[in-house]
Amino acid sequence: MNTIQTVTLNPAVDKTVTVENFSFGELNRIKTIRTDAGGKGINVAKVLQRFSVPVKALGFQAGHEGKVILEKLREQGISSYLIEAEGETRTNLKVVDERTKQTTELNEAGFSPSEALLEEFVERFESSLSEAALVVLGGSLPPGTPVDFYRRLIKLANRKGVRTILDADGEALARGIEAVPFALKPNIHELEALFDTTFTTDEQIVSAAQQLIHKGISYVMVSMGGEGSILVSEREAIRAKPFPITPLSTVGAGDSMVAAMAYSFVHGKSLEDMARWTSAAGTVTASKSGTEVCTLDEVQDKLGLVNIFRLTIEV
Ligand SMILES: Nc1ncnc2c1ncn2[C@@H]1O[C@H](COP(=O)(O)OP(=O)(O)OP(=O)(O)O)[C@@H](O)[C@H]1O
Ligand SMILES: O=P(O)(O)OC[C@@]1(O)O[C@H](CO)[C@@H](O)[C@@H]1O
Repeated sequence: MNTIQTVTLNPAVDKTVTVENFSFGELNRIKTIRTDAGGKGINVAKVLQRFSVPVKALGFQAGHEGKVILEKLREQGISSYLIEAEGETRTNLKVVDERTKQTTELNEAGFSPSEALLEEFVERFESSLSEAALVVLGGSLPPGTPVDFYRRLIKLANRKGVRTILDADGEALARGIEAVPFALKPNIHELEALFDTTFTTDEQIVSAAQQLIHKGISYVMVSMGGEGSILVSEREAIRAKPFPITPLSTVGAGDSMVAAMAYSFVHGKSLEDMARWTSAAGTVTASKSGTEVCTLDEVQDKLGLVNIFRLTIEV
């Protein structure tokens, strides 16, 4: 079986701290600390490894924290090819309020890979496409990276007939869409920013997803935190409502959905099954601390608890 390749150009060490009752502008005492290898593509690779899917994490790393990430990936048996850049890998601080169960994220900008390293990455990416079943591109671009970088990578994958899933925001997302990825996973805020509007109904979200599908994208999955998700293809739209959990940290929940989406594609699942798998994966991860992700057993166990509704679609 060919591998699923994930691209994380701007990885991070995620430092998750819990506080009892976060007070803005006051002294907050930290109760617990944990660190995980993070960055969207890396989180997707962590889930796929747990799902026993052959996966390789591509991207960059830098400095001492880059070594920490490599070591954590090695411990989890995840194969990686992270080119070493100058500078230091960012540490992203995630503050979990135990009272409200809310997670506040403070993400650093990260190192800047040189133009030569970006070209080295493109070459490596292109040559690895021959053994790729699918490519997942996720997260912010490191400072100084051309905003059309995802667009360039998606074009290369399309030329070789390799399917891509894009999970980015802002300009990188907008430009990436121009290359027509196979699938997109925006969260509701990213979708609203893309359309420069606020959505108040499921119908409006489906209609926005359909506009993307009319550009040639095959699947659009919109995640909405505790409200669940909407999965849209050319002919179907499915709403998934998550089962109740006590969220411990929602970081990586969206990435777990992306991993389950990739898993569903390579296993040829129906849209309804994909909606169950992606929702269960995101929800299980949201019930775990730090950037810890779901396992295959946990997800399989919860599939039946996901509420699925069909939404009408104008074909
Ligand atoms: N509070 C919650 N209760 C139940 N499920 C949740 C909750 N928060 C998130 N989830 C699950 O996780 C999925 C993804 O959440 P969300 O929309 O926050 O992703 P995201 O913004 O892409 O996250 P990230 O970028 O941190 O990975 C949701 O569709 C839902 O299934
Ligand atoms: O700053 P970006 O690249 O947009 O997002 C990075 C990040 O918040 O995304 C992951 C969760 O999805 C975390 O592991 C990581 O810290």
